[in-house]
Amino acid sequence: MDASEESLAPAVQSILTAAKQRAGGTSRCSVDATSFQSAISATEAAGQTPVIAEIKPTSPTTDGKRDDDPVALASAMVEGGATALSVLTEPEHFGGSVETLAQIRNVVEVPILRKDFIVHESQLDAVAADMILLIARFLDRPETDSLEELYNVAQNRGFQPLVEVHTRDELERAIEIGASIIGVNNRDLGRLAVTLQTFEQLAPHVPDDVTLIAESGIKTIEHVQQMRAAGADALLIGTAIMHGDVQTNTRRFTTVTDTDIQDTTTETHTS
Ligand SMILES: O=P(O)(O)OC[C@@H](O)[C@@H](O)c1c[nH]c2ccccc12
Repeated sequence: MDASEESLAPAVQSILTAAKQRAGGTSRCSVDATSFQSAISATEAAGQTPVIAEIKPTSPTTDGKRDDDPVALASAMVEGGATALSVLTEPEHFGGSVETLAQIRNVVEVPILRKDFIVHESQLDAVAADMILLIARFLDRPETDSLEELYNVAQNRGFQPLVEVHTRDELERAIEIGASIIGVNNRDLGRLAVTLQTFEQLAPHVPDDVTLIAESGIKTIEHVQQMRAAGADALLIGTAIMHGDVQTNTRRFTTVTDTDIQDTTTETHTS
C-alpha cells in the first residue's frame, strides 16, 4: 500500500486491491464506439435532460442486491429516455459482470459506459464498451498505469474515456491530459460521504469545451436542477433509479426541462 492509499475507505481499498489483480482479456479489444456527445445533443434537441442511468446491482454503500435481469433493466432505462447507460462490471463489490455489459450492448443502441476500476491497459481487453471510466485517484500510483497513458491508449482503441475526478488537483490533471469528458464524483472515496457541493465547487474551473458530468448523490428533481444550473451537461444516476420502477424513475429525471432549471437558478457553466 502506498501512503496515499491509507486515506481510502476500507471498502474502497479492498476494491482497488482486487482491481490491481484482475486479469484482462485474451485478445486485444478495440471498438467502434457510439458517440456520447452526439447522444447528448440528440437528447438536448428533444428538450430533455441528458441522464446516464446506471445498472448497479449492489455497492458498498447500498443495502441488499437487485437480482432482476440486467438486460430488462437496461431496456427500461432506455424507454425512460436515458441518453446513455453505465454498467458496473466490477464483480466482487458491485455484483457486475463483463458478460452482462456485452449482452446489454447487443440489445440497446445508446452508448454504454463500462464502470469499473481499470488500472492496467490489458484490462481494456475484457469487453468492448463505448465509454470507459478512468478514475484519476486510482491512477498514477504504484502498480497502476499513468492516467495519461491509459487515456491515450483507450482513445486509440476507440473507447471514449470518462475521466472521474473529485478534487481540484485531479481536475487540473484531467484538463492537462486533454480529457474531453470529465465526471465530477460527489462521493469522496476516502470517507464515502456525498455532497453535491463538490460539483458546484469544481464546475467553474472546467473549460467550456469539456463535456461535464455530475456523478453520485442525485436523488431528486431539485438535485437535477441544482447540478444543471451549476453546469452539468449530463447526470450520472444510479441508486435513485435502481430503487423501484427503473423506467418511471429514469423518466422523472430525463423530463426535467430547461425552463424548470432557469426558473430556479443561474447558469455558471455553459457548453
Ligand atoms: O448511486 P449514485 O449515488 O446515483 O451514484 C452513481 C455513480 O456516480 C456511482 O455509482 C459511482 C461514481 N463513480 C464510481 C466509480 C466506481 C463505482 C461507482 C461509482
